[in-house]
Amino acid sequence: MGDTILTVKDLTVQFWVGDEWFTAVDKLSYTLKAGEVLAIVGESGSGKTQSSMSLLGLLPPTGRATGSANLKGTELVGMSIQELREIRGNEVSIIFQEPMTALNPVYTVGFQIVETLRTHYLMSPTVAKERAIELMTLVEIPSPADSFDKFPHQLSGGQRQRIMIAQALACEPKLLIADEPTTALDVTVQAEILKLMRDLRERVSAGIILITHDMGVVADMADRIIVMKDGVVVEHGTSQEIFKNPQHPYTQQLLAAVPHLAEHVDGDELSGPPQTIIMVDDVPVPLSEPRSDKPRPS
Ligand SMILES: Nc1ncnc2c1ncn2[C@@H]1O[C@H](COP(=O)(O)OP(=O)(O)OP(=O)(O)O)[C@@H](O)[C@H]1O
Repeated sequence: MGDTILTVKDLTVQFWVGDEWFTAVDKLSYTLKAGEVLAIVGESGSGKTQSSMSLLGLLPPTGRATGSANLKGTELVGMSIQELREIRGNEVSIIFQEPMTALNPVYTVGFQIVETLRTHYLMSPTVAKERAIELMTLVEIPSPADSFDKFPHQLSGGQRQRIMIAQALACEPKLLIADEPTTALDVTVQAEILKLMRDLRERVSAGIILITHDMGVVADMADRIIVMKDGVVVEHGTSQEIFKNPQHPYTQQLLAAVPHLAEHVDGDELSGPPQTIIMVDDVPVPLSEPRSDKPRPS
């Protein structure tokens, strides 16, 4: 694992509601290294998303962030909108849950990757196209040269998510924020996207913040875990520590919600992060299974 790229200290996010400030995230602190995956987990409303959106100035006008978030020497909290715009896409990329809303339906997926590249780099159209096809190959889009000219609706949900990941990687970000990257996908495709993200983390040196409510996803990806409840961190540790010996009752509850993980939590030792975490019809699907972006026949 590489150098520390992000140091967050006492990050607090508040919203003006009625006639007072409501604290959505209360004094969050963590560090992230290059190549590391930090999962921020918790149920809906716990503050996962806003804690990351605040890093990028993506809070609504009624929101404010205080504290510090230092990205490789640059303080993000308090930066102007213009400066933050530069950071987004250059230094930091985000993968959202629903690729159909993030991709523009009227342009081909290849064109959209090319545009991202050309916004950030001085590249001729030919070089940008070559690079876009390379990125599509990296995220394992079938026949990338042909898929380049397809529109988002002509691809499967899993393939669209792969395109979003390619676009997010286009500018070689230092920090990648993945907000529920697999939640909208069919369960089999989820496993494939997670496998892709695991492979990529070996190949790109970005630090990854993975936002999810799903401990199964966390088990499969994370090096370290922050568990949030009502805006506060209730537990923070390595994946091993938290899966083997969760301290907080809320963490135990989250783990117990994933049936096959519950066995490990209640009983015997867990040797290393579990590799098989996706369930189809209550049967664990090994993530090493051959990939297919098509839903399984039921
Ligand atoms: N614009 C807003 N105005 C007021 N409160 C907000 C606003 N946006 C979010 N909140 C509140 O901030 C808290 C944290 O929200 P956040 O979206 O970070 O939760 P989350 O853990 O990511 O949940 P989810 O998984 O549902 O997105 C919640 O209580 C939410 O209601």
